Order: sequence, then C-alpha cells, then structure tokens
Amino acid sequence: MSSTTARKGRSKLDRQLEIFARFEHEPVDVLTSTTPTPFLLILNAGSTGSIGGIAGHDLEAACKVYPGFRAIEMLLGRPYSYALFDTAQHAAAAYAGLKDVWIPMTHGNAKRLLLAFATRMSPDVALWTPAEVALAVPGLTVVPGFVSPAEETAILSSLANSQQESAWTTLGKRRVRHFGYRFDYIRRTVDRDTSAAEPMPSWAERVIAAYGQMFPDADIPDQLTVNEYEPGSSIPPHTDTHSAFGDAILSVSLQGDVVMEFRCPIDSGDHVPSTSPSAEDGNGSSNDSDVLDAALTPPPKHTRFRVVNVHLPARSLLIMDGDARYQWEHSIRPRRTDVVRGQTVSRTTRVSLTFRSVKHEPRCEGCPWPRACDLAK
Ligand SMILES: O=C(O)CCC(=O)C(=O)O
Ligand SMILES: [Fe+2]
Repeated sequence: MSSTTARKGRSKLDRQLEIFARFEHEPVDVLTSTTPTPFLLILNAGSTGSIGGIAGHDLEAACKVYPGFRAIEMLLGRPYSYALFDTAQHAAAAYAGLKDVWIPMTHGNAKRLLLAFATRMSPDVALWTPAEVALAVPGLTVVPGFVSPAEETAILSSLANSQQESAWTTLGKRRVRHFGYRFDYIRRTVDRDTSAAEPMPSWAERVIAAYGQMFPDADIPDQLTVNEYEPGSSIPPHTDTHSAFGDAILSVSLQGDVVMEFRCPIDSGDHVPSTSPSAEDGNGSSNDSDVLDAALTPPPKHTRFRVVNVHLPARSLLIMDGDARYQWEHSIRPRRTDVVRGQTVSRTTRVSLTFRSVKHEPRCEGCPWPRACDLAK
C-alpha cells in the first residue's frame, strides 16, 4: 500500500471511530483497545444501508472462516457492527486476515472493512448466547430450551384456569401470583406463613426437580412468584431482597420472549468501562409506579451504570447468582418491541416463573454488596 493510501485509510478509520463514539456516548479510547479483545468492531458495515449497506450474511460469510467466530451483532440504525469471537486471540487472527481485504457483497461491489477492537459490546445489543451473557454479567446463566413446549403448554393452561382468577393480584400493568410463600408488598419482605400462599403445584415441583438434576449442589427453591406481562408492561430496576431469599434466583420465561436489562453502578467495585444514562434520562422507569419483590431504593440521580441487555427466549431458564443476584439490578423496560440480532420483534404476553429459596430468618451476614442490601441500609 502506498503511504498516501495508508494516510487516507487512517483518516477514514478515525472518522468512523468518531461516529461510533458519538453513538456510544464515550470517548474512542474508552470504547476501543489497541490490544485485541473478543469484540472485533466493524466500523463501516452496519444496518443503516447508507454506507454501502453490507448485509449481515456477507459479514458472517467473511468471518466464519476464522476459528472461534461466534456471531455478527448489528444494531438497527447504526453504521457499525461487531464480530464476536471466543477469545481475543481468535479475534486477532480474524483482524489480521480481514484487514485490507476486499469482501464480496451479495448486492454489488466488494467492500474493505474498517476494523478495530472494542472494549465491550454496545449496551444496546441484546446478548443472546449463554457464553456472551456469562462473560458480560458475572453470575448470570441462561439455559435455552430448559422447559419443553409440551410442559410450557401444560403450565400455561394450569395458570389460565378461570376458577383461580381471584388468586392473581394486579400490580401496575402486570399480574402476579404466589406459591409456597407470599411476598408482602407493604413490608417488602416474604411472608413466612406458608398458609398465606397457594401450595406449590405439581408442575412447579417438576421444574424444580429438573433444576436440581442440572445443578445438584444448588439450594432447592421453595417459593414461586408468577408474573404475567402484557406487551408494554414492565418491572422496574431492582435487586431481589437480600435478607429474604437465598443465593440463586431463577426465572423461567414462558409464552413470549423478552429483553431483560441488567445494570450495575459504575463505581461499585465493578471496574468496567461501559456506561449508559440512568433510567431517569428517558427509559420510562422513573414513571414506573410498579411495586415488586424487592427492597427498592432508587440509586442517586445521575448514577452511571454499566448496562447489559439479555435476550430471554420463551422456555429458557435464567439463573441470577453472585454479583448478578446481589449487586446488579434487573428490569423489564416498558416497551412493546425489543431489538434482537438487529431485528425489531414485537413483544407478546410473557409469563415468568421466579423461583427462590426463602431464608427462614431475615439475614444477610457480612454482605459484600452493602449498597444493594436491605439489611445494611
Ligand atoms: O419476569 C421476570 O423474569 C423477573 C421477575 C422479577 O424480577 C421478580 O419477580 O423479582
Ligand atoms: Fe426480581
């Protein structure tokens, strides 16, 4: 390559980096890394169509010949995308192979990719592979296909039994129902009198048994909250009450998919570079009049968060443990659509089964996450 061409290439890269930084609201040096990361950033191939309109499958075809390739992530309306690799070394090999190479496109000419390494994925990308989720939020596990379609149908029809209509409580725009133990929304803790809740149904015992088989060392849940969300309904950001429930919190998604948001205050010892505006800045949760199974103390205004969106497909199991359970907050934003793998998908009714193990005394000894702990307040 001549030095003039190299100079031109460099300034084009710089320009695209600036555009990228504007979308991501962070400086380029925070968003990108000079040493390889698993996130290969493709600065001139996105889903806008205005910058050459390379298709996702063209990028995939170019990347999948490199070992360790996992997926292409595109965001609607953004001029950049990501190629995800298992490790930084795999991404480095692909970078070396793809840099300065013309990539054939289905619709038209070839295109030369402008590449860099990103320190993380955009928080607007909903993660959808279990490996990505585990990397992004410590203690978070997604098990796709945990419940079979037949079991899903059986559970939903049992819950739809019209004779049990009165067992549901409406909270904001969602309905809830408690089995095993009830949650006391006034005292914001679990009601330890088992007669206050419906007994665990046989289908819940089957779900618990399947979990116990998969994770033989885990505590066996004895409390279940069923949430039913219509499209557009939400649950505000919260951490499930530390003093009331044990380590793992499980959520089984049924009937509809959703994108769940996880967030962690930036200065809480989790030193990660990604930020996103606080919910007060426009995602609708400050107007959320909802109540939930948590000691909810809103974080101070202008708190900056590391935000990770996670796609929960119907019939998947989500496990929140460790930091994900005790430090990160989870929420469902009040939207009618989610963006998953670059596609806008309409939400449908979603029923979630949240399984927890009740602590028989309120306690959370020596909590390493005091900021999120109801007893440390
Ligand atoms: O709908 C879900 O998956 C989560 C529900 C939840 O966070 C809760 O009930 O505490
Ligand atoms: Fe929760």
